[in-house]
Amino acid sequence: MTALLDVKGLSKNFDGLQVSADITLALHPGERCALIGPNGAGKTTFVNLVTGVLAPSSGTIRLAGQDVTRLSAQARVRLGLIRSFQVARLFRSMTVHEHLELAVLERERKTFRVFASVRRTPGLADEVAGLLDGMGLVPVADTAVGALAYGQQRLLEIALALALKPKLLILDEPAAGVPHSESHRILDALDRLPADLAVLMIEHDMDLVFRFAKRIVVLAQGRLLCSGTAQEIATDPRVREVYLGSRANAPH
Ligand SMILES: Nc1ncnc2c1ncn2[C@@H]1O[C@H](COP(=O)(O)OP(=O)(O)OP(=O)(O)O)[C@@H](O)[C@H]1O
Repeated sequence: MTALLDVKGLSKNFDGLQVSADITLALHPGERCALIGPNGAGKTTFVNLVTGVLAPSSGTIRLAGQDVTRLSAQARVRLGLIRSFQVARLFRSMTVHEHLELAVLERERKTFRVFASVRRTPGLADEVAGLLDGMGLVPVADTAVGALAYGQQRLLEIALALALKPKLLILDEPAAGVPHSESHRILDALDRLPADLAVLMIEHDMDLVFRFAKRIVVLAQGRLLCSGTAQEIATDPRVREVYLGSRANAPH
């Protein structure tokens, strides 16, 4: 099977400092993968390279067989490479439902129409309803974003990303700011993501990572240290070693 994302030999130097070093990684449709590593390991830099925010010093990035290494971030979005926070420009006074309507209309390039037009377009109205349902946002559909709990905002961000019909969804700390006791709601919503969608998650909440990801990729000092199942990663002494001293909550 052709990999959906095929990264080969990706490196990035900042003024002689190598922050991504020769990273090779492939993701297939439907994969549930997490990228972890201690602070400063190069996770954000890697995602910035993949999404086109940064240009690599060397290496190639292919999406569904197409070389996107030199494409702009916007062109990559159009090809289905969506990062959750890229689309999350939330307006405090707009409701959850209005946000999703706008996102779907934007995708359809129908922003010149008024919001009500979604309701006159059955396919789009159904799509908004499906996004609300999938992310567990039906009870707060008519709530202004400014009044949402943090976890609900995170779920709206994911729903907005899904409105762009991604092939690969990069989730940037989907549980950031969410109380640990509430992170199961994020996991429940992630469990309902479309089966053929590939997901790459960067997250510091190891419970969420271990429960969500079928494969975990560990970065350390810009390099790919290892990858494996939750069980393999949790018991790998190299992983324990890179986390020791740098973080209190090493994978366990
Ligand atoms: N624009 C830049 N110029 C110079 N150095 C940079 C730049 N961006 C990142 N770095 C360095 O690259 C290294 C990797 O940073 P990066 O933010 O990718 O790590 P991270 O794994 O995402 O960390 P965290 O978990 O703390 O967010 C760090 O040492 C950082 O200081």
